[in-house]
Amino acid sequence: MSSRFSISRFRKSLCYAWAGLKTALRSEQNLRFHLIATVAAMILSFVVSLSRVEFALIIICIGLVLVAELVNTAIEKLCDKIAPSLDEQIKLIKDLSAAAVLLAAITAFICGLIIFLPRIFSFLS
Ligand SMILES: Nc1ncnc2c1ncn2[C@@H]1O[C@H](COP(=O)(O)OP(=O)(O)OP(=O)(O)O)[C@@H](O)[C@H]1O
Repeated sequence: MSSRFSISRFRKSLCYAWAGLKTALRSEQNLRFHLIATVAAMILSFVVSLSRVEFALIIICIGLVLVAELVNTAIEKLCDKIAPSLDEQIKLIKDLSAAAVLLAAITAFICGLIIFLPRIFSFLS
């Protein structure tokens, strides 16, 4: 494969990634939940007027959770393909992958509390 940059190859890669995102959104309930939480966080960010740095941190947290969820979905699909029946190793892999999502979500939740709570209090007072 050529190492030179090609616009058409880059465009194809974007199309594949977009198709993956659409498929995941259609089939993964957790991802849809995270997307709704993303929209809510965006709206709240504008309502309480976050600073640029605070807003950037919220975007990083959202990205962290969505990326973790997508990688978890990919790992689950791969596991189901290579080992459709019950298997101890597959259980461990899936549990680890789910733990990564949980950790990302807890991190984002704590950051959200640290950033939003003082803003919400001063907005309400
Ligand atoms: N082939 C398997 N062998 C052993 N344990 C499994 C296997 N598949 C799933 N499990 C166990 O069931 C849990 C849930 O797996 P599953 O693939 O249903 O994920 P999920 O989080 O419910 O995903 P989704 O709701 O997106 O399908 C895993 O974390 C694992 O503990």
